[in-house]
Amino acid sequence: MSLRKAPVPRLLLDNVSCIRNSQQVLRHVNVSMHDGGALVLTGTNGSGKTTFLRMLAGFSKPSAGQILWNGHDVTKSGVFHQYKLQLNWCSLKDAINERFTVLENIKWFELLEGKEGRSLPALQLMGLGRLANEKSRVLSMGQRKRVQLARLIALDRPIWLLDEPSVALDDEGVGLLEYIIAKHREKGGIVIVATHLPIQMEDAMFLRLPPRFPRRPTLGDMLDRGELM
Ligand SMILES: Nc1ncnc2c1ncn2[C@@H]1O[C@H](COP(=O)(O)OP(=O)(O)OP(=O)(O)O)[C@@H](O)[C@H]1O
Repeated sequence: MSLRKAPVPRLLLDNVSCIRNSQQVLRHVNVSMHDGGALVLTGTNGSGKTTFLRMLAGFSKPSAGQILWNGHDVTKSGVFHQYKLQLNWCSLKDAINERFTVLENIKWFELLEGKEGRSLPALQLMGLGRLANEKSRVLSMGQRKRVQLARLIALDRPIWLLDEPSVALDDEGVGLLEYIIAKHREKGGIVIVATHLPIQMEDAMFLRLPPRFPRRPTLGDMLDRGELM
């Protein structure tokens, strides 16, 4: 009989809580992710989805609990140095330099990574090949989002943290987003998405964050309960 140890999760949130502005935003979150895994964060406005992603990206630290990458606490400086190189972040702020061409906006990041040759194919995949040499200021909202997605593919880092990645995308764009997520996971990549909109991801885990403040009763609730009779 062989007794093989279960593999250490690539990413583990162990009883993690987070405080922002003296307010408890996340409470006792437990998540375990292996290569190829996907997690979808949902919840009402202000429930802490962006806070969750920002904490994973190292912008803030858990107030309790630990985030472990390959079993190591990512808040330790030696570990964080390696961990942050695994991350690719797509937020509502698009980090597009208006003065650069569309292609340069991806190439710049690719060159910083010491990589080359992936930017144009990534743009073409996202349907923006013909705009490659245009100044980025001509881009529409959805096109800007597509540039961000092309950047994800060109940089090709293992852990994707995506905050509302489908906002401003048309149906074809959402299809492309779903496609690149599926391909990334096939290669063993991990994807964590905060979203209010449905995004198809096979076998994804779902984490619905509870509302931070209980909803105030509406007029409809009060009528239903006969409180206004
Ligand atoms: N920079 C900040 N400083 C202090 N508190 C913040 C900051 N950003 C957000 N918060 C607070 O943290 C809580 C969670 O915000 P967060 O942005 O994580 O929610 P969310 O679930 O992503 O919301 P939405 O669906 O509206 O994008 C909110 O109550 C918010 O006021």
